[in-house]
Amino acid sequence: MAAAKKAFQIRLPPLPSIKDVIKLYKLRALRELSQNFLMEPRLIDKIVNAAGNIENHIVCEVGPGPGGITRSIIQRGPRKVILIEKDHRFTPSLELIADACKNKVDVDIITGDILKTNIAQYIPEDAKTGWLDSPPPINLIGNLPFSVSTILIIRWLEMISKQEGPWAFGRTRMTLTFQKEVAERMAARILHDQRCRLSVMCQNWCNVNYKFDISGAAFLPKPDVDVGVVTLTPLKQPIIKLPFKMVEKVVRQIFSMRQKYSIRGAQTLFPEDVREEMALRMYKMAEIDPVTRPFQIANMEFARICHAYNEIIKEYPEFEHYDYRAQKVGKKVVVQEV
Ligand SMILES: C[S@@+](CC[C@H](N)C(=O)[O-])C[C@H]1O[C@@H](n2cnc3c(N)ncnc32)[C@H](O)[C@@H]1O
Repeated sequence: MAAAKKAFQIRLPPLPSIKDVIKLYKLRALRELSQNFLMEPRLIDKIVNAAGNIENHIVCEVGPGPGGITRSIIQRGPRKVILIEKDHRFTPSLELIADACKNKVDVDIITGDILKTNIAQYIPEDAKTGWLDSPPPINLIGNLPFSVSTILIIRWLEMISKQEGPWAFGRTRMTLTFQKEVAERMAARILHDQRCRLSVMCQNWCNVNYKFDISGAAFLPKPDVDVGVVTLTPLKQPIIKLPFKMVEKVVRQIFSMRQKYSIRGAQTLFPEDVREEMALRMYKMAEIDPVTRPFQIANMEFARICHAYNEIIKEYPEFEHYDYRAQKVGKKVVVQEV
């Protein structure tokens, strides 16, 4: 009720049509910034609804562009909106929105790169909750630029693992769009044909919920792929309770030979002369069958493998910094990265 009242009082400037956007800013949607605009109000609302109740929440939107999603967020009566947009040509239209909500919703417009922005500095301290409490009234929302979405989620997972940035305030939730294939990988469970490093990493630190798809045809300009909307809620406890970099290394190497027996990838964690012996020892300690393929390994089993690896490097600290990829620089070895 309060949200409806608050929204009713805010008269937002209408969302310009894409023709207007192009005319107004004399821009063509920039490919390098992955600018694919969503102008259909029903779909915009569907993304924002996927975030749940955001009334009185602090909402950080990544890449607002001309502000379609921003308008929908504001209509739900948030306490504060933080907008991070790299393309300065959108600043005037975002300022119009901020002006329209003056004294009702606090709007911060940051013209900058999400990969270089410290979001936490814009979040009020009083929004903080404990890690084991319900998630704080903070949401990260974004129709993410494809060019940064995977790197951003990996970076955010590392921050979640350390409870840093927006996760220093508690288990901050995310509602984000990805290329459909990436969204499927993030949510892929054991035995799924899209199961990969990203699935294990995302599901180790978050509850991943694949909400729905949006056809590429709904965007302007139309991307070559469809889009998947995903919500992520950090878990109270990760499944693999080890440092992010170690988990990432073990999981990456095991998936580096996706179609082979997983022990083949696991061997690349160790120098050539001890490779077979150490990998076998690690699998024995973890009680994993060496002929299991990577996509057949559950996160609990990855936990046992990572802990066994941790035990081995306690005994042989020199293996910790062994980097198979660095050894192969200059040689023609194709390591499949997923
Ligand atoms: C897919 S568009 C979404 C635009 C708008 N939110 C919508 O849904 O129509 C991605 C937006 O992110 C912006 N962007 C691209 N790279 C960025 C970065 N590194 N940091 C912040 N914004 C970025 C683009 O300029 C663009 O406005």
